[in-house]
Amino acid sequence: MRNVKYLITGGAGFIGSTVGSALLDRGITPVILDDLSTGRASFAAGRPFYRGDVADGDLVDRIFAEHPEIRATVHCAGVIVVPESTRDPLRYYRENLAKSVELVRHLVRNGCRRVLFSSTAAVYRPGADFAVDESSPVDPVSPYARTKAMVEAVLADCARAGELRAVALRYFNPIGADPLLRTGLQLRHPTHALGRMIEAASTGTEFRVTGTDWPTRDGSAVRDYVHVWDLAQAHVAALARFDEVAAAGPHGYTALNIGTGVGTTVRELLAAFAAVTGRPLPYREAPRRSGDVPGVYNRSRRYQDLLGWSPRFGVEDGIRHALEWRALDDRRHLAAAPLALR
Ligand SMILES: NC(=O)c1ccc[n+]([C@@H]2O[C@H](COP(=O)([O-])OP(=O)(O)OC[C@H]3O[C@@H](n4cnc5c(N)ncnc54)[C@H](O)[C@@H]3O)[C@@H](O)[C@H]2O)c1
Ligand SMILES: O=c1ccn([C@@H]2O[C@H](COP(=O)(O)OP(=O)(O)O[C@H]3O[C@H](CO)[C@@H](O)[C@H](O)[C@H]3O)[C@@H](O)[C@H]2O)c(=O)[nH]1
Repeated sequence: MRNVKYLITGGAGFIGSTVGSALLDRGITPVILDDLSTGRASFAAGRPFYRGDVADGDLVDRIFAEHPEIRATVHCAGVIVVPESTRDPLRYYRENLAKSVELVRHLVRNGCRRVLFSSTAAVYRPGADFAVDESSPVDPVSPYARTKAMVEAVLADCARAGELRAVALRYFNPIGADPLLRTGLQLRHPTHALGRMIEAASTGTEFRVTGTDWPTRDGSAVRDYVHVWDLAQAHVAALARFDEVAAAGPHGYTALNIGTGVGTTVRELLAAFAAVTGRPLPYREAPRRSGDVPGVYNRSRRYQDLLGWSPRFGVEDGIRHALEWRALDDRRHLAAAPLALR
């Protein structure tokens, strides 16, 4: 049998690179397409790597000519910062929506008719208890989340037209790193809550709790923090039984929540961070960020039946692995810096 391969767009980024490692562990080859706008070239080392844009049809044609064994595409590439999307929505519609439409056209032209899409729990407008399942209303608050809901709609329409089969994984908030520390969060200045905590701890600055007047148990926002290694395993499971999973939804399109079912407030995340590091992190209260929702966490277990997958790691594991990765990355960064800057 020929070697099984999957194309991963955004495969040099945080989530795509972790999915790549999880596939490699099973002897499956990830083929990476990434423009390195936020990704890191070293995350694609040892993997077939094409540097370029997902909307570049010639490049996609070349990838399929050189890797005809590609069975499906995992589409992770995109821009991902919620508050940035409220300031510059056009960039988000272009990068996430317009380019996804182009990519899908190129995939179909090349006979790749299976797409696993990185969607987000931010597509939901949660109710008062913040718990959502796949039948909850899709009504995004931010332009970023709207681009994701729109790509889902594009994929659902293409599936209905018989062009392809698609599965959208609606991730909750990924944290952590590959436990073997092959990859982790590559951004030196991340914008998300745990990344900011780690940066604050390492630079001796205060963490800012952005939003302390939400209608939650302590006023800070609730999220469902899912370990990125668990998330990667969910992708492997979805790819292994792709046609079955896609067929579980209407006309060959299925959307699936990938979260732990545990809601954690920002203040609780701070407490867990202190428990892992052994010292409290100084913080101050700050206004809400634009585009934020008060809370969202998963209440669906559909993934169990469809993927045979469940999360294994908890929030503290995610914090620990993220800290281990960051310490390793800092050491490498320092070693690579010119002597004068060390
Ligand atoms: N990190 C999260 O909290 C989160 C949560 C839910 C969903 N998602 C989705 O998961 C996906 C991956 O997120 P991530 O956290 O790994 O982000 P990331 O920034 O680490 O990875 C995105 C990757 O896509 C690449 N890229 C961006 N635009 C591209 C283009 N036009 N052509 C080719 N490559 C391009 C970047 O260089 C980067 O390597 C995104 O689609 C994001 O919306 C992320
Ligand atoms: O320095 C910070 C950063 C964040 N927060 C708060 O923490 C909560 C979570 O924010 P963040 O970690 O940025 O996650 P989200 O805004 O939920 O967005 C992430 O999670 C979504 C899925 O829920 C993904 O789709 C997005 O790409 C990803 O950025 C929000 O209330 C933020 O205001 C702080 O209090 N201080």
